[in-house]
Amino acid sequence: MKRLNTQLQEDDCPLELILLIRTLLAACKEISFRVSQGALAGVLGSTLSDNVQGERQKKLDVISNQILKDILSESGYVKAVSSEEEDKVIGCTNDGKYLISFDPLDGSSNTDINSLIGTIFSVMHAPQWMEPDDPSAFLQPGTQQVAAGYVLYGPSTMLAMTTGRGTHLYTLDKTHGGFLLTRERVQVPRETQEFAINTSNQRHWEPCMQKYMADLLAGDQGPRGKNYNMRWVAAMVGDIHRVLCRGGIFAYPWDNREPEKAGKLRLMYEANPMAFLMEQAGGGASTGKMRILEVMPEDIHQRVPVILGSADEVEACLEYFKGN
Ligand SMILES: O=P(O)(O)OC[C@H]1O[C@](O)(COP(=O)(O)O)[C@@H](O)[C@@H]1O
Ligand SMILES: [Mg+2]
Ligand SMILES: [Mg+2]
Repeated sequence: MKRLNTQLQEDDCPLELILLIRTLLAACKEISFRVSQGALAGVLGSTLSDNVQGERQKKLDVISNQILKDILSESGYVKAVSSEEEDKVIGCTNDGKYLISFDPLDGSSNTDINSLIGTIFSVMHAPQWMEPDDPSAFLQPGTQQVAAGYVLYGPSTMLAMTTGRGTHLYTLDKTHGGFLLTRERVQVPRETQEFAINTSNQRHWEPCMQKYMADLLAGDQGPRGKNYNMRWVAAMVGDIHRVLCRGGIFAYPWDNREPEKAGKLRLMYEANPMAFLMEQAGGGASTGKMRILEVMPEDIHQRVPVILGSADEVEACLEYFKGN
């Protein structure tokens, strides 16, 4: 099986970016180990503090964030990092070439039930003019990402990554610690009969989203003319992995529980990297109004509604948003 390095070289990835990715993955392997130790290492459960989003932090959120921060800031390749668990941007190496945004542990409420979780990352070039702790340099649209992906801590530890030459899946071989290519150039089927949306929020959605869901639920008796199945891992990383593997539509739309928030998921370290992976695999990625990758960020913790997955199903969903 092909090694990660070989695939990156074949995809003409610059040496410095390869070295950065390897450093990032060293951190993820450490997280994978900590996660797998679970209750044995006393890492389950919550801390007593909240993050900048007002969410109670799990112990593993804090541990994963610290591992990534430490390894990346000492690597020499990174000018600054931005994390879900950090209020502000953290300056690293002045002449570092890259900026990294990450969600250290996505789906962390799953830690306590031994279910799917993962690390999501997005890499961009660092502008030369920037001071290492300047957040404005991060405010580039997702089209500027040079690499993005996630590491999924499941029955196998898997990496999904793109550097703009397709989306590849790798599996961590724990016997020697390397990521091996196990699926090259993923192609998400254009059509699907499977959706992933937290339907308990249905009554809070915009009417167009409610109508779309009602039509899916009507099955072969409704306007879509086919029956749908539903899956919800409650970790975006797990749901997107399933969509990349066998198709589907994943959505976290705006809802009026907290109407001032544009959505639940965060643009820089959840929506953008997943949108890059999805588009590189032939899928769609929209906010309902525009392509996710073209959203111009105004804040490093900005939220955004997301609709991702099988291209024809995303298109069908977007029809309901027209004229909205
Ligand atoms: O509480 P809900 O509606 O099931 O939300 C689940 C969503 O929230 C998230 O867990 C947010 O991510 P974090 O765990 O990184 O905060 C997504 O991964 C997931 O899709
Ligand atoms: Mg998350
Ligand atoms: Mg998280």
